Amino acid sequence: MGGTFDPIHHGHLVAASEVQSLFGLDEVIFVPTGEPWQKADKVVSEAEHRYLMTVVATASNPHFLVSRVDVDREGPTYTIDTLRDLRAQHPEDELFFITGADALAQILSWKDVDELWELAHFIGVTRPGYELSESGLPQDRVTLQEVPAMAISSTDCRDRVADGEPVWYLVPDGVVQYINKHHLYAGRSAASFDAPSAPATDQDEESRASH
Ligand SMILES: Nc1ncnc2c1ncn2[C@@H]1O[C@H](COP(=O)(O)OP(=O)(O)OP(=O)(O)O)[C@@H](O)[C@H]1O
Ligand SMILES: O=C(O)c1ccc[n+]([C@@H]2O[C@H](COP(=O)([O-])O)[C@@H](O)[C@H]2O)c1
Repeated sequence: MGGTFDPIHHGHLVAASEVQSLFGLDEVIFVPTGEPWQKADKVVSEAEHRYLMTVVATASNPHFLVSRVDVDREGPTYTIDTLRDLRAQHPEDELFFITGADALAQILSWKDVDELWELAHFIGVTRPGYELSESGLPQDRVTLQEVPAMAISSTDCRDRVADGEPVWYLVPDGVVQYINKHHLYAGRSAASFDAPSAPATDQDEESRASH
């Protein structure tokens, strides 16, 4: 399951758990993005923070792992590279790529989309507020799956922290504590997400928090 995970929340975790169980997957590998190019107009937290929050959130589940392939690769993150790297690491395994309804709706805009279908089977999961559709997608390479509805988004979690509202029970406890410890999202307003020039750093966060 690829994602920006800024922060990882229970919508991600419930979807992954449900697909793991229903499809009998040995492992779900969470792959935080390095540079999510389709979010270039947003402030995105440092990859290392997003990676560590994902580790904290998944540590207790024996089926969940986290991969650094996208965090460690320089440049924009493309799923074609993610899947090639995972294929090289797991040559004997069948790969599935879990994606929410909103991301699935954008998939035709992804790099080298025609080659993606050969590298993994895509599982599109339901997400409140988005229509889940396989229209225009190869039906033998995509499966749609209903999962428990969790009306949670990372955007809403960031905005809540910025507004001083709680994110308890929207994200795992350890992620709440990680956000507090590193002062992530503090001092941001929804408007401040527009047109940044570079990914945010700890220093940026502290500087924003002090204003
Ligand atoms: N509540 C949810 N239910 C099901 N799938 C979800 C949910 N939230 C995110 N996903 C899926 O998880 C993957 C990673 O999502 P991402 O990390 O971008 O989270 P997000 O909540 O959509 O973030 P943002 O609000 O910053 O865009 C995507 O495929 C997305 O569709
Ligand atoms: O390959 C692409 O061009 C591409 C474009 C946008 C998103 N993705 C992938 O889709 C997943 C969810 O991305 P996001 O931006 O919704 O967090 C994540 O694994 C991204 O790398 C991939």
